[in-house]
Amino acid sequence: MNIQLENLGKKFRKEWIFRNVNLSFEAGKNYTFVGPNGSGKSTLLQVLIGVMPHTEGKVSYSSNNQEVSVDDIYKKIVIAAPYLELVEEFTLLESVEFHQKFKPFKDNISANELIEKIQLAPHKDKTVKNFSSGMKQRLKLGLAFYSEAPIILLDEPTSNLDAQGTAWYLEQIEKHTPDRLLIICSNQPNEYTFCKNIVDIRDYK
Ligand SMILES: Nc1ncnc2c1ncn2[C@@H]1O[C@H](COP(=O)(O)OP(=O)(O)OP(=O)(O)O)[C@@H](O)[C@H]1O
Repeated sequence: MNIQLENLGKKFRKEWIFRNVNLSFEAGKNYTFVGPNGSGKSTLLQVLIGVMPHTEGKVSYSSNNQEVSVDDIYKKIVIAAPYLELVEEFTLLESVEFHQKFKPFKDNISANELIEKIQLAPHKDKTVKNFSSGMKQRLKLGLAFYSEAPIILLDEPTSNLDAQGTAWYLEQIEKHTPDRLLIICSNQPNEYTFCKNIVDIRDYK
């Protein structure tokens, strides 16, 4: 999957958040959006996947040189972001089974196997609302890494993770992203040291 941005701009009321963005994102590569708080990283991410309208320019998607409609793009994407909430009333097992109905897991692993892999097995029957913020983040990341989707988007991926959680995140990046298009939004250099393509939002003001 490739994503192409041509003269893309987004304005809230009278304020341009970014303008004249001409970038392409290619399968098998990773990219990080950087910039200070409020600079527009999350806004660019949401415009890029079609969940937020843009003000000017064009976003297009293609797979093997065939155009993909914005209406079909959600099937190709998994996203872990602070503003995407989990269903708090579900247990961990119910959350994973619910997600699996919409997005199958890689290698056809079961919900129980995924829970083992994200190291949350002792909490299988615990309600998500009683999870710590770090456990919720590990669940969001686990669902993204293990889902069968060619595009993986991670907004502030290590927020609320401890040192062991951050090390786990970096291992999952190595294991699960080489063949996918990975885009990260980050303020933490240690979560994208491996990334070769850095997009600074301040270059598009
Ligand atoms: N729905 C909205 N309506 C009006 N302004 C908005 C809206 N969403 C975001 N903004 C504004 O757009 C700007 C960019 O916000 P955005 O969340 O994209 O920044 P960010 O770089 O991801 O920040 P952070 O590092 O704090 O997560 C901010 O000034 C914000 O107030």
